[in-house]
Amino acid sequence: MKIKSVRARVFQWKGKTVPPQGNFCSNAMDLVYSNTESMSTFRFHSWTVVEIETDDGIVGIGNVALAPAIAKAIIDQYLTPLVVGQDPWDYEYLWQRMYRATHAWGRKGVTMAAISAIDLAIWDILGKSVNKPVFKLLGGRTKEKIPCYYSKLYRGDLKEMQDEAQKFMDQGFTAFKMRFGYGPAHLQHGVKENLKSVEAIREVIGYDNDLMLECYMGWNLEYAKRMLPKLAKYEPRWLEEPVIADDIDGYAELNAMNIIPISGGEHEFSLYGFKQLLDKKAVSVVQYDTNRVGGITAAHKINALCEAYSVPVIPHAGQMHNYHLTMSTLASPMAEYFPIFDVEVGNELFWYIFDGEPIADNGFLQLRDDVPGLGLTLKTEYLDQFDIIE
Ligand SMILES: O=C(O)C(=O)C[C@@H](O)CO
Ligand SMILES: [Mg+2]
Repeated sequence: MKIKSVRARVFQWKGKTVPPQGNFCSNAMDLVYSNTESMSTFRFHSWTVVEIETDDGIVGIGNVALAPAIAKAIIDQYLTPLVVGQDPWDYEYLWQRMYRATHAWGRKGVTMAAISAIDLAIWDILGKSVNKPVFKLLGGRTKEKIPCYYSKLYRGDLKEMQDEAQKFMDQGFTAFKMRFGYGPAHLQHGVKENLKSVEAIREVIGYDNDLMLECYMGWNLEYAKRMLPKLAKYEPRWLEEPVIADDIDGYAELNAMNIIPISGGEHEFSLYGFKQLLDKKAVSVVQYDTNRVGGITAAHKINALCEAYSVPVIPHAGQMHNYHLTMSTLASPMAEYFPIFDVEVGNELFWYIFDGEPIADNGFLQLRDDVPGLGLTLKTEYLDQFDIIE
């Protein structure tokens, strides 16, 4: 079997969107002087879909959501020539070809996301070619079903956040991730608002359910050090990305305080990046995203590393490409789950592009044993709501 062609298309959403609301999520731009754009940097309204076809007619599907137009250009100009004509079963060789050919300017960020998309499509082909779901090629089923946590609760009106938490608790979720709206730039007022929001959610979900807290890199070390003791009484399962992804020593310092487990990794890349995080004990929960970290070829190796370090892997974003990794390793106890909503931040956009994503049932996800590959197809229902760039 040989790879015949690679097609990368950007799906740019042009349909209805829910407008941004106030300080809905702290983020790295919050700390930049004279920043009026902070919240508008925080949108993911396009996606790159990669289809790889083999000479025997199998089509594998991959995707990348980081800087989709740039990812497409990297795939078209640099990666496609490296994989066309090659055997997809040589996936490690192909991964190294892509990684090393782009190494001088790639390594992390959008280049690795582009490599991930190709790798995902390759694994989809492998599963389809032997009529097995991808998780069966990675170690098989380690769980009857996958526990997942509800991930939305953007900062808005507190009563509305409470209603949202209640609604999804009623649907059987037992773990919830909420977003902070405020950081150092908002001074003591922001500290109070942040604490109020955690208190409001705990009021609804109680202490028998898990609560995770998301900073999305919007804090700094000094602020995070002040916040940790104040948040401890709310017993969060973790505090996520308190500082920017490059401040690995900052993560390590916060994690060493042993007040709240620190999580991160959704903006880290490759086996080497995660070895560094683990060696420095920077995170207590690893959150790679398979469509950024280097695809399944890289994520599978990182799972093994995390198993050896006894650090749980709870991948960023959920989605099918991550669920196959979670299903196939004991290192991964749980998945994230972005619920189906109108298009807002864009975390929900994949529901409008793909069919086949599992829907949470009572806080659990199931992968089917009888669907080969990754199990996704392209949805036709919303095609007229996208500009599609070839
Ligand atoms: O789900 C997460 O962990 C993210 O960081 C998503 C991002 O949109 C921030 O909420
Ligand atoms: Mg996150």
